[in-house]
Amino acid sequence: MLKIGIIGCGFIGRQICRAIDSGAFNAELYALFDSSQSKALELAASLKRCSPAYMRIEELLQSVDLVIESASQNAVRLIVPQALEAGCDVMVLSVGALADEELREKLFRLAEQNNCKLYFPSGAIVGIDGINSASASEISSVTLTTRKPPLNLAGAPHIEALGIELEKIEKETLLFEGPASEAVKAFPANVNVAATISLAGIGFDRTKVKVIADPSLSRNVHEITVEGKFGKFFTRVENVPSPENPKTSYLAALSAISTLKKILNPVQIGT
Ligand SMILES: NC(=O)C1=CN([C@@H]2O[C@H](COP(=O)(O)OP(=O)(O)OC[C@H]3O[C@@H](n4cnc5c(N)ncnc54)[C@H](O)[C@@H]3O)[C@@H](O)[C@H]2O)C=CC1
Ligand SMILES: O=C([O-])CC(=O)C(=O)O
Repeated sequence: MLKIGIIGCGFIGRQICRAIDSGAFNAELYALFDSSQSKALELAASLKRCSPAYMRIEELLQSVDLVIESASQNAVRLIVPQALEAGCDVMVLSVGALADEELREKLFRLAEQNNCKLYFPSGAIVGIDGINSASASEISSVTLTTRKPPLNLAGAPHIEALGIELEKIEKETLLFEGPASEAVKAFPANVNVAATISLAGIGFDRTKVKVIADPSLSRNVHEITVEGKFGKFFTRVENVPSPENPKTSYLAALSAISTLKKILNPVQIGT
């Protein structure tokens, strides 16, 4: 049975653990790790069927088949290379870390050398299937427009660097416009989706991103427009934010659970 280790026991990590704990998967939730040990222990204690152990990273990587990173871009930089070197398959949620070309090439090389799979779930967006299909031919442009309630953008480096007072925003306000390579650094906990789109499509420099704070919203909205030889498509998702971490949309956790289902299932549907 596939042994799973979760790195990061916040909103997404918890949702994945609960899904495995429901008995829906032929997989064993074997180990947890979080820089806050108490968070991981609390999560383990809340489960009914599974009893994952809290392990040091080195021990976890020697014990599991699949590592699911649901922690932070920093965790991707520090832990994912070690996980691939240890021969683990890895699912990455903090995809924005891959805007760093050196890290991206290192992870892809390590995955190949160690015969491991790297999975990037669609996350909080819809349309990755279409971008994957379109990229079998030529794509000419990809644009992501992300709209969030202002306070869901709190703590982002871009907001802090410019001293933007989010609570004073009274109407729809464009806060950022630029390539995905800059967007994921400016908003590391808000537009990981821009990185996933870049990986699937035309890369971090050609993928254009707008981040808008909109006080009229209660949901996180992502719109994608893609043009290429296939024609043109537009997707829009209005995501319910997690009550525990409103920066993160519920759909992102569901997409990790769905990716796990795809990994375990012999029948594959969709691109
Ligand atoms: N791919 C996508 O579409 C999306 C990706 N995300 C990203 O997924 C990740 C998880 O999201 P949430 O569960 O909402 O976050 P969260 O903030 O609720 O939980 C993150 C957990 O990871 C732990 N953590 C952080 N850095 C760590 C490290 N270096 N080592 C071990 N533990 C560490 C924290 O203590 C916390 O318990 C975040 O990086 C977030 O930005 C979020 C939404 C969509
Ligand atoms: O959950 C969302 O709406 C998107 C998000 O935070 C991210 O891509 O980092």
